[in-house]
Amino acid sequence: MSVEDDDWATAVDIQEGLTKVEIQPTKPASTGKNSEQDEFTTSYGDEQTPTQGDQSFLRKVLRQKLVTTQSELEVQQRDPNSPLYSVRSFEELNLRPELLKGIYQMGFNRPSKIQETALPMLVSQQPQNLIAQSQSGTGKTAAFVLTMLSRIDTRDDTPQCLCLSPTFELALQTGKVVEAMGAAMPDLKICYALKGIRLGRGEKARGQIVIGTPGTTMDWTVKHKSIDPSTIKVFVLDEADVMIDTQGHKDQTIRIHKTLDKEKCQFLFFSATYDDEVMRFAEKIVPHANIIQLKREEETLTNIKQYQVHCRDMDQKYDALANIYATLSVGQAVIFCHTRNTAKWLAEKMHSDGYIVALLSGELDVSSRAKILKRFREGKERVLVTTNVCARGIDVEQVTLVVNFDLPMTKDRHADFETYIHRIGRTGRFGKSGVAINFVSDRHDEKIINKIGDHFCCSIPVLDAGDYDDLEDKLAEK
Ligand SMILES: Nc1ncnc2c1ncn2[C@@H]1O[C@H](COP(=O)(O)OP(=O)(O)OP(=O)(O)O)[C@@H](O)[C@H]1O
Repeated sequence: MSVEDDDWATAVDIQEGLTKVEIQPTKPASTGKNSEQDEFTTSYGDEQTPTQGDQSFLRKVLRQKLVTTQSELEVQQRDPNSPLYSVRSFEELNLRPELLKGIYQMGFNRPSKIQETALPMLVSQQPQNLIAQSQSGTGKTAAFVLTMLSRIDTRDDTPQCLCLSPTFELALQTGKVVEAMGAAMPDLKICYALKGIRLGRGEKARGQIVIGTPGTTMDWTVKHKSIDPSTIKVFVLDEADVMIDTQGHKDQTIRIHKTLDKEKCQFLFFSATYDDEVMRFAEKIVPHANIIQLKREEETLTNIKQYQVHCRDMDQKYDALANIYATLSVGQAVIFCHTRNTAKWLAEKMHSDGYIVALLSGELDVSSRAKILKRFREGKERVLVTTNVCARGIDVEQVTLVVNFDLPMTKDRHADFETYIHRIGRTGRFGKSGVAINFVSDRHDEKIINKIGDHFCCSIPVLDAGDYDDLEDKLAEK
């Protein structure tokens, strides 16, 4: 990885250190106020699932472990060690009544730790900049959406907030959160700056909140001048680390960042992961940033149980997957493959063996991808086979199981720690229990999984996919 900073506005001190958790008192940044059915899906019921042996016990164990009740959530929100812990209420934030209404309508009773820590400074009269890290599924999106909604003036539909997401799917998902939270704000208008959405020549973007991917947003802001950067009060970089670390995204984000008024605009960077270099770089480009950073050992969530399953080859991987699939009587699963080809092969093989699976990979056009994800969200398929395109941010509450069919690796075949955290974070959303299973098929995989365990200071015990008694014991461990 390399992060060059030449192009960026700089000038704040770089703070060294890997595991700081700090909020710095800072200078305010601003003084302002069917036919759709996927080719790999069939109607194929549970009863027909080709299982071997008696898996009812495993089903029971998974069901017991994976269902989290509202009262369990309440307990976690009162546990100071939980990322969901909170002593505050949303009322204390002095939000507009219609925004508070939206939050309660979404079923949010109290803020999570990241929300309770970040929101007072984010929505204060003197908005402050923030670089924030919090574990997957702990409410970061809700935090920055609430901030944007608290800052807009709905009497006017000129763009006032700009939110960048790394993928089309994530941008749409964030838009849905804006819609839900802003449901009681009648004149709220969202504008999507996404591939395929075109503005006429000279046409201005209309909507207080613009959500987009970096390429289209850059075109609209820099090339076509459809967005006036001087009216932007809040700039959000979701999944900030990947936006900074991926060359194409980075260049486009830089060009948008350059147009924004560093004195008037509030800058918010959010992610579940930041490697050291990316964090240092983020600190340089966000003026007077407050920083919330996790310790390494805090990055993995204890409510996601992680295991490794040893398989000799692809056939064994496939058999293990079939056994695991058979246990999935509740919830949904996401299976991650390294390449589009493997994902396609796996989905086709599962499909021809009669499983209900959906395939989502980057080779599909964005509208097909959105349709597939919508179907999965609606529970039409219980298994989604995918690549890293779905590793980040996607929030599907019922996902109880993540399988790393291939371990996450960088191009030079090193362990990809950040992708690991994001992939397994598709389960265990907001305090729910989840299971992540890693397939390990050779010595190199063994090294990778050991490095992942060491990096996050957690153990990833071996699970024999055929040994259900063993699984019972392991899942029962607290
Ligand atoms: N205060 C809250 N009370 C109850 N549920 C909440 C609260 N905040 C967020 N949620 C819910 O928790 C889930 C995860 O939240 P969100 O998507 O904001 O997490 P995230 O930290 O952005 O995740 P990721 O790192 O994967 O992007 C969502 O379904 C959201 O609706």
